[in-house]
Amino acid sequence: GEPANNTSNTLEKAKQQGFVAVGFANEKPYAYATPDGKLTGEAVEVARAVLQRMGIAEMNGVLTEFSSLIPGLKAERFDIITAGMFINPQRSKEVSFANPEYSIGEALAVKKGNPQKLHSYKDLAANKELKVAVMTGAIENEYLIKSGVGKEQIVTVPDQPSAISALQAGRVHAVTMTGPSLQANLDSAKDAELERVMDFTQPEVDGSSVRGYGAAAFRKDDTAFRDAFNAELAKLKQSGELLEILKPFGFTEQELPGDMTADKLSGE
Ligand SMILES: CC1=N[C@H](C(=O)O)[C@@H](O)CN1
Repeated sequence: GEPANNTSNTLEKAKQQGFVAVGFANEKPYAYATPDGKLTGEAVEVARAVLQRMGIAEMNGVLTEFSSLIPGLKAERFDIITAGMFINPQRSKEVSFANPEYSIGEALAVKKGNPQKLHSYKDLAANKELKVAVMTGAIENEYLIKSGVGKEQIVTVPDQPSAISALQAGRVHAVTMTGPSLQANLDSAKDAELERVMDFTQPEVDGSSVRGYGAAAFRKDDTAFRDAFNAELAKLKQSGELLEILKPFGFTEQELPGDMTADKLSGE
């Protein structure tokens, strides 16, 4: 971890006030607002359970684009990112991740019948005429580049519904995001002209199949907050409560984070 820096009182302030502001990007099933305005999702409910055990009863959601989550945290627009963001070395230079709360794979959607016969990122790389839509700031950008997909093949969009729209309009041949998000977006699009590629091969980076591990993220000087969060999260893992929190959002035992840690994923 980072050297402790005790100049921050974010944790004490949150405890005193009984609430904390959290950043989210409206990505179902990780963190989203329901039609009646309630903040929920896998990452939100894990954080809610952890924070309540820490004596912080309420979370106020601050909606922002995915690519603005890290800048927004650093600018103190909110104090925790609860968006299921994957831990990686690059992001870990900017924020302090809690330990992972779930793990997940990637998915691809195409036009009905899969006209280009796309089953992997490598299939996209093999034909430079093909275009794929990805959310700005999302990890899939990196996976695509590492799979040999050209920068000019990647159409970045501000959010996932815009990626689906690009596919519907024929501006791209495919869209990619994590499996649960892709499913949620297809379910809400209700478009029989689109389909999820069921026989999709997970991308490989450095010779091994990638798997994303999502976690809450804190500012670098909020190590005490992060450590206290980790302590309660560990108890939820130990007791099996974590899985119970994840289940309503479609996650199973397969998606538990196991003994993976933020340190391992940060390249430390
Ligand atoms: C939950 C999530 N994970 C990936 C990421 O962290 O970049 C992206 O797929 C965006 N959303």
